[in-house]
Amino acid sequence: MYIKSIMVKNYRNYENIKLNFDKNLNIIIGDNAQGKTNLLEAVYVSGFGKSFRTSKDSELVNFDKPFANVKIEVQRDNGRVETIEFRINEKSKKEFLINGVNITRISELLGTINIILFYPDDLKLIKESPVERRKFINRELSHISHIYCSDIIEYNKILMQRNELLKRLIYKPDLKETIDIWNEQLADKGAKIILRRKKFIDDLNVISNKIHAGVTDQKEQLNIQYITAVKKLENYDTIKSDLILMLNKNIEMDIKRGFTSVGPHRDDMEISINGISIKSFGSQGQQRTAALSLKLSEIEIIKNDVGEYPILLLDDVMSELDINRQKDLIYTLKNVQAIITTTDVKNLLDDYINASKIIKIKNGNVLSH
Ligand SMILES: Nc1ncnc2c1ncn2[C@@H]1O[C@H](COP(=O)(O)OP(=O)(O)OP(=O)(O)O)[C@@H](O)[C@H]1O
Repeated sequence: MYIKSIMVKNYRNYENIKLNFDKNLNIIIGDNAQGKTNLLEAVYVSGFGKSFRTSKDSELVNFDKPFANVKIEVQRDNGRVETIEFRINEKSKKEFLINGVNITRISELLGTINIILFYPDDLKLIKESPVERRKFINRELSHISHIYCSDIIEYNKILMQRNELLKRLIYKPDLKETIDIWNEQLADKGAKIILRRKKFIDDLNVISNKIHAGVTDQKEQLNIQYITAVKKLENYDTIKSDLILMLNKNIEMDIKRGFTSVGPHRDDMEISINGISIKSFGSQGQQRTAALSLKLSEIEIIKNDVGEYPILLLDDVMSELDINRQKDLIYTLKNVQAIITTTDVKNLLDDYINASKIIKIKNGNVLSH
């Protein structure tokens, strides 16, 4: 699958442009603040229904215009061409059309095109707290599994209700009997989530290890391990009973603290290179490459899951990789459409430039492509 073309009207700093993409490499060049990320964002919104930079749709409409409109044409592997279009009207209401037909729910849009974005913020995945890594796991798994997505929503609801009850138990100890109901429900959803995460992280480990070795010329061994308090990870039943056991064991402490101290909402991922934790000891370049390897692994995971390669959006990351890492990356990208932004091609390998469609952007206008 690849994006053939995009039409952008009154979106961010664009007034009216239409451009065609190459089915493989596309490089968007422009100085700072010219609209490179805005263009990637327009593609992203077409796939996910929302921006990765803001939750306010009104910000996506050009300051001087009443509405915005973006339309992309997608070429499928089976030869069919499909269109995805969104409009944001005067009241900041957003609507989506697939092949010209209005959809009523964003969930109908998800999966129409699969996109992987690599954005400078993704370094958080390596550097920051477990929350970022859980967000990554949840986001990736939600893209490939609707069931996982609804299990997470349900789990969080039950967790909130259990936490409410824990807070009330201080004043109303007789309510303690009711906690078993919440433990049972939490452990049921929790076990499903943990089981799915375990498989995802095992797959991610194998694939990202291979990709990372490739991108680092076999010098670095990337390893990803699932960190969870559950010890018996064999199957749904073992995980569920382990969770119930721990929930019961920690009950007094949980009542004192007013929250649930065990479950998938506390899980993490340990990322190491050559056996050393990259969060604490990795160089900036190693952290960046590791984050990129994780993202690139999704290419294979999505391909295995949905049968088509996703589209890769790389925002401002190439120039920060040394020439050897860039060289290895180009081979990893051979099967996918990549749209890459950069301020300058002089840091880019000639192989990239020669194999790419170059799109020059200035002040929301396409100078040449
Ligand atoms: N709603 C909007 N209407 C008009 N202009 C906007 C709107 N939102 C953002 N902009 C403008 O878009 C520009 C930023 O574009 P973008 O983030 O795509 O830059 P970029 O080319 O990726 O730059 P960098 O290389 O610095 O990341 C800014 O000048 C900003 O003022």
